[in-house]
Amino acid sequence: MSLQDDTIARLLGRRLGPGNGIADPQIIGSWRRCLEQYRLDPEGAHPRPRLSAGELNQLREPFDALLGEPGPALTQLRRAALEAGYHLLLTDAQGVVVASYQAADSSPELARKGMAPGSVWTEALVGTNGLGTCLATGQPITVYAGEHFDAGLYPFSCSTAPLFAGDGSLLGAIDISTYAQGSKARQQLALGLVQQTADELEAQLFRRHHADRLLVAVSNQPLVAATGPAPALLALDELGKVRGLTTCLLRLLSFGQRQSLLGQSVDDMLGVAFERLLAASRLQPCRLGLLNWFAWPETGAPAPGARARQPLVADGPLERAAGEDPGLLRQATICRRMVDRGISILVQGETGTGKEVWARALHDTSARRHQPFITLNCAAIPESLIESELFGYGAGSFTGALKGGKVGKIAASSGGTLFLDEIGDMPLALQSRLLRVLAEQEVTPIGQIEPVRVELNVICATHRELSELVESGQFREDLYYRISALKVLLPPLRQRQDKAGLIDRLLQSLAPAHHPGLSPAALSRLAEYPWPGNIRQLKSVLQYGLAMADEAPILPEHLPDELHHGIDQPADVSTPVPSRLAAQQQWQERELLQQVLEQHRWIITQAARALGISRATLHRKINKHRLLSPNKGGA
Ligand SMILES: Nc1ncnc2c1ncn2[C@@H]1O[C@H](COP(=O)(O)OP(=O)(O)OP(=O)(O)O)[C@@H](O)[C@H]1O
Repeated sequence: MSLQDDTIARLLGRRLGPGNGIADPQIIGSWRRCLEQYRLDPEGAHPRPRLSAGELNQLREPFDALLGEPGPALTQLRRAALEAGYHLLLTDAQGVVVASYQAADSSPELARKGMAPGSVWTEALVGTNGLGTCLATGQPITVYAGEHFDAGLYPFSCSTAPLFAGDGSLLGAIDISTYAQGSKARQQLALGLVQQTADELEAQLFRRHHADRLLVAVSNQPLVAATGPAPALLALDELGKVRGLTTCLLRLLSFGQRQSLLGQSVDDMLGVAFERLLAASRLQPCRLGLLNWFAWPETGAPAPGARARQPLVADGPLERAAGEDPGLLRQATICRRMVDRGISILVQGETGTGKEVWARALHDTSARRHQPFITLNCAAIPESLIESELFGYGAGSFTGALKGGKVGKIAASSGGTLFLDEIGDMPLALQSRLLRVLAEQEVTPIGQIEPVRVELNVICATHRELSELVESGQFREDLYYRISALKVLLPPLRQRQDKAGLIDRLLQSLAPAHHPGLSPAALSRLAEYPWPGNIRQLKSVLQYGLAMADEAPILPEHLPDELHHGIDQPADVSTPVPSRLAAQQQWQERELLQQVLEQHRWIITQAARALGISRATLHRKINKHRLLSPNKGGA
């Protein structure tokens, strides 16, 4: 310790009084910077400038992802801090407060002391302080009472942790401050809490930044990475090279500088072959997924004979479609295993249960996800057009054909995925042709002789019971077996176990961020309703409710009339009663309209032609069903 450090330590000892141990070297280092580098006077006044609202708005942008939709980490810290009388601050890397949350009973003095958004807390301006010193060192710190350089800050204790962006750069700092009471040691808990939150926020940004990489969650305790928020993360590219790692992981494995680790192979870093990681995770390279890996912090190297734990694949497109429904999550796991193994998948479920969403999720999970995903709804277009849509035709093949010919959906989807919705509605003659295409992997456009080679992956969906259609001779048995090696059954909405969560997620995606949501009475009405139109119906009911309620919470009276009938019916009825049958027919018409309108991007002329009705009739039906165009917010 230099003479200067010794003097500072003694000064701090006097300021802090007995019971506060030996002066913290981090604090001494900061004081030295204040005296030597910034030439601050401990007895002087240290102005705290404040940025204008306009300047602040620009600085807030990188925090939008965290503040716009605060995740559980920030929400929990906020709640815990405010309940315990702390003031929570978030600054950018330059020490400018971008968000400030004050406990209702916290001192107005704290606000005057520069807690308001726009206040600047650099060490160079204010001297040793939680935020400024944390940002200067990149280390978590508690600055307690007299450790503050500025005498005006003596009454306070500030615990601060640095916050890193998804690419590992310093984004800012997060701080909780309160009155200094008792001893500094009592602030350990606050520092731990703030550090944990910073880790979780970093993990949130890291996942977003490395959205298309293989993420490995590392833990030194089996199962922790699988169940917890998994802040110790490693991002690998398709060759198994390290492209990013979180601060929590650096700490866990006692690694040094992040920069020097980037580009290393995972083998060098964790002592595990990339192929083994992939085999353990059953993931393809560059697939977003989360693999739980058990690591050994003492040496930074894995123990001999290290074995991968059970993989955890979380938050992929299939899991998002499955929500929190246990049965669907099980099906998601099975689908993930099958999707790249040439196993044909048939998605079944009532109308509006999300068959197309599931098919899209299958495609997005597959190795073909960068190739086209082409859909054909066999029920939505006239039988006579299915053939040309599917197989395409050569130039001048028939009257009414496009001059230059048309590429069929089969050829267009080659290399990617062809999604055949409502396959049960495919005419028998075309079923035979489709079967040939699937078997031979080549297609002959109408009017052509030469077949075109295709690399075809077909996912089919139906709301009908195909085996019954086979029995009644309406569907070819051989095609049925060819397209349904794996059957996925999507439950009707009334049977989903995550109905409340689904309502919440849909509302979040449809409503503006500040919308107050549903009243409890409206929510229970939604929960009780049998939903013949399933998720599609739920979605349009929510859109309708939002439009009716405007900025206010959605009340039962904001819900469409259908929601007020049939509520007395039990929620899970398999035999429809007549009134429900009528409602079902209405909903089927509504769904068909919605689907065709969406397909034709709400171009009325095209949609009316596809439906075989006049534009005026279509307009009447749109009004009757109160269909809302996504562009106009109303039809
Ligand atoms: N898991 C989900 N989360 C959120 N929205 C969903 C989900 N599944 C379906 N939806 C929404 O519900 C509507 C209907 O979905 P989709 O078209 O996939 O159903 P479908 O079963 O294919 O319907 P149909 O049988 O009429 O073709 C769409 O607007 C879709 O965005």
